[in-house]
Amino acid sequence: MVREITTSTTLDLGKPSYQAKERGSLLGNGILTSNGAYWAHQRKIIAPELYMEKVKGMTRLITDSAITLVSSWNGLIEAEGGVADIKIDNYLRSFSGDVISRACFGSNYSRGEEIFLRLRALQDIFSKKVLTTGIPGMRHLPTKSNREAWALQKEIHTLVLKVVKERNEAGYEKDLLQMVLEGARNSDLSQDDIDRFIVDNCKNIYLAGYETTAVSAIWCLMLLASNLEWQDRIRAEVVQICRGRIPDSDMIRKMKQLTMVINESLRLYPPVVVVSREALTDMKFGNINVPKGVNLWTLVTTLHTDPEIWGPDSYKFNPDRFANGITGACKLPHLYMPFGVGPRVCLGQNLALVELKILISLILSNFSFSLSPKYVHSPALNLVVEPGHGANLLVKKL
Ligand code: HEM
Repeated sequence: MVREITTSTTLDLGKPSYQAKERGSLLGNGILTSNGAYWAHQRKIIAPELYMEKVKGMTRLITDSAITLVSSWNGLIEAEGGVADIKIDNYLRSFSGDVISRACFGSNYSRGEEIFLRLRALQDIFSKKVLTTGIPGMRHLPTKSNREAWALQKEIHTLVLKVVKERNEAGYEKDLLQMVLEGARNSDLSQDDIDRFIVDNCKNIYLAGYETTAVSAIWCLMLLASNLEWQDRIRAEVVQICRGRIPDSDMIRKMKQLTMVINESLRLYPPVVVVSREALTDMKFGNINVPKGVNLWTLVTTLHTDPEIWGPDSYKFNPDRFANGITGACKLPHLYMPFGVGPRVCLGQNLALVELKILISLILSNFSFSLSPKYVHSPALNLVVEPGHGANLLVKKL
């Protein structure tokens, strides 16, 4: 998720420059793309809802979504007579989409899924365009894909506002949507801008948290499928901690080796490969003069695999390097940045890590798995880095 280049640097609250936004934009003016006071306002509203204490309260909804995935894999294995060759990608996307729908929309989550289905279609259109179209003004032309994108944008806008209306009639609920609603009402925006604020932030939270978490889980399972010794090690840890129970937040806190594997997987395959910053004024960066408006890109994969930082085995899967945490793993810990860095660091990292731990521990306590002969290793950069041909695993019930 490369932050879009924005022109809005010093927005006053109450006067967001929506008119400056182009109608083809995927993200609108939500937290991912805004700057200045307007961004700070959004971050203040959304951040507390994703603190660890709040995420602990989501454990149940995460386990419910993970159990749905485990049940569907059980069904496939039964139908295949003991071992199933499963293309895992869509199952993990459904899992992460389900979690984020429930976290955002509470009891309206099935309506959330309708919205997210359209967002996914919109994201597909944009991922095909994002690194290929550099022709100025192209996004304003009524091409087939632009027209599809505009229609989807309109449907998403209408559907989100429908949920908001239902919510207003049904009463209070404590979920992310509610916080965004209250945040919008507590500012002095016009009704139109309130609507845009709500729609844009629902879109942003979903787009920030859906694909990233699903792809992290896919890479992690792929690495465990090709490193069976580690798969056995973590399964032993999970079995010993859970003792047949569904994992809860206390249990996952104790899963040290699973944390090491997730850290290592996010090091080798960070879904977001570029962390970008726009210079808001003319500035000097080392010896380089950076004019206002220029975007600086940090290449995360390059930092994560530099032998100078990680040692000579920097390209190898070696979770033991994280045995003493991130500071023990590399010379310059601030250069490990799967969730970005500084004041704009990912707000959803607690949620993402809890999701990954619950899902992977449930998969490990139900199945053993190895790479399928169908798997072709081909990381591809779309909006995030994902397996270019999907990930097939041979999965067996334990
Ligand atoms: C493993 C999964 C995830 C990864 C790898 C990831 C990675 C990132 C990265 C690299 C950034 C940019 C940070 C920067 O520029 O310094 C970011 C921003 C953000 N992420 Fe995540 N993310 C993940 C999951 C989530 C989830 C589950 C949510 C929410 C439900 C979320 C919400 C956000 C938000 C709101 C921002 C924008 C923060 C701001 O600009 O103030 N992320 N994420």
